[in-house]
Amino acid sequence: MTDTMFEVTFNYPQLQSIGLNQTVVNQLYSNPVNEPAALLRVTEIQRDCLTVHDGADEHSARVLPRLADTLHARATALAVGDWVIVQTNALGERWVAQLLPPTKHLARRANDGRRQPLASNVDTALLVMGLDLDFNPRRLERYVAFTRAAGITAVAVLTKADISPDAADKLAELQERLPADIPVLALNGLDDATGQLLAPWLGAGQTLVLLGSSGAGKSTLTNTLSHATGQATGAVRSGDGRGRHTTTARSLHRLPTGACIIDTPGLRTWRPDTDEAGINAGFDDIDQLAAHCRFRDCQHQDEPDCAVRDAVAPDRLRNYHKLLREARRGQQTALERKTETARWKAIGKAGAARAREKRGS
Ligand SMILES: Nc1nc2c(ncn2[C@@H]2O[C@H](COP(=O)(O)OP(=O)(O)OP(=O)(O)O)[C@@H](O)[C@H]2O)c(=O)[nH]1
Ligand SMILES: [Zn+2]
Repeated sequence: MTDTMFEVTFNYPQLQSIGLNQTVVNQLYSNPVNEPAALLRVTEIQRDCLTVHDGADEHSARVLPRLADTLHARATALAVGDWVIVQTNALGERWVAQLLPPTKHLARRANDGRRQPLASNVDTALLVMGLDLDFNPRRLERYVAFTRAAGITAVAVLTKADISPDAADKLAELQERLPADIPVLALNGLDDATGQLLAPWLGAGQTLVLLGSSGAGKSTLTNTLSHATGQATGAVRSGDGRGRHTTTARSLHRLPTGACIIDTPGLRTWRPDTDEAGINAGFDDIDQLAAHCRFRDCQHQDEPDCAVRDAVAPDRLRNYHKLLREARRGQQTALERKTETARWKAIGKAGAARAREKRGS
């Protein structure tokens, strides 16, 4: 089986500039490929084709129906940042034949239970929030919970420090509120010095994703980082006359430091693809305090002797409960809901009446 892997050609130094690293190469060697093909990275997804990059140039490609079926059956899809195996046919058309399973992966749950991947193979999420009217600790907490649940390093980036008179207070407030191991930075996204501040997360082969609401300063940050740190480079994707309206706004940019950055549109309606354990990971102070509640199954609502309620700020606790409810709802897939409905229908009238009572509670 091993000899078939040599069918995949890849130029390591060239692909490194688009984020190839050792972990991905390991993936490549554990996913045998049977036909001559190339390793490329997905930098943009359009409605019926996608853009892939070989570290030097970008190309348009389409997904082989076989792979599309497989992904559909697994209730997932390709995302920006994915590494894919691409075949080129006699006509010079590129077809994506295989997906290397992404190591880290940000996804949301659609209402039908399907996963909508936002970005793949991400090392660090920059949680971008303006110190102006955009400032909202709850929203940031929400982003922290999602990224941590995905095993991705979270860094809180507070922009517009230069125009916010109370920047220091807000910075202190967040440092106090968020888990201790999350760096919180206040900066001016327009200032070249920002590149230096973020340098620890921008090393070669690193992939970052920007999360934050519209106007938070994500594009500004991407621009500054693209220019401030050295030679002029910037977007992987250059104007090519394709209609902008057919693309999602999600795309991957290269930084001069050798890192890649994935910009996302504002994620107002982002429902987490995570479970209770994931939410708890983002609120580890609550998790630890819960050991001191009187009841082992304390929900930290109105139980007596609740250690959490005594110590955690009410607003943070409310946000925690809200995210937990969402995660529980998300855990129930469409199929489970269907099965459940069918089961309820099958039981007799009396049972159904009882069930209605139960669900109505
Ligand atoms: N003074 C100052 N202005 C900033 C800073 N960051 C962003 N801005 C300004 O805020 C506005 C919005 O910034 P964008 O970078 O477009 O915001 P975005 O997050 O990309 O927004 P979407 O593209 O809608 O998702 C622009 O006018 C920026 O110039 C900052 O740190 N300081
Ligand atoms: Zn409690």
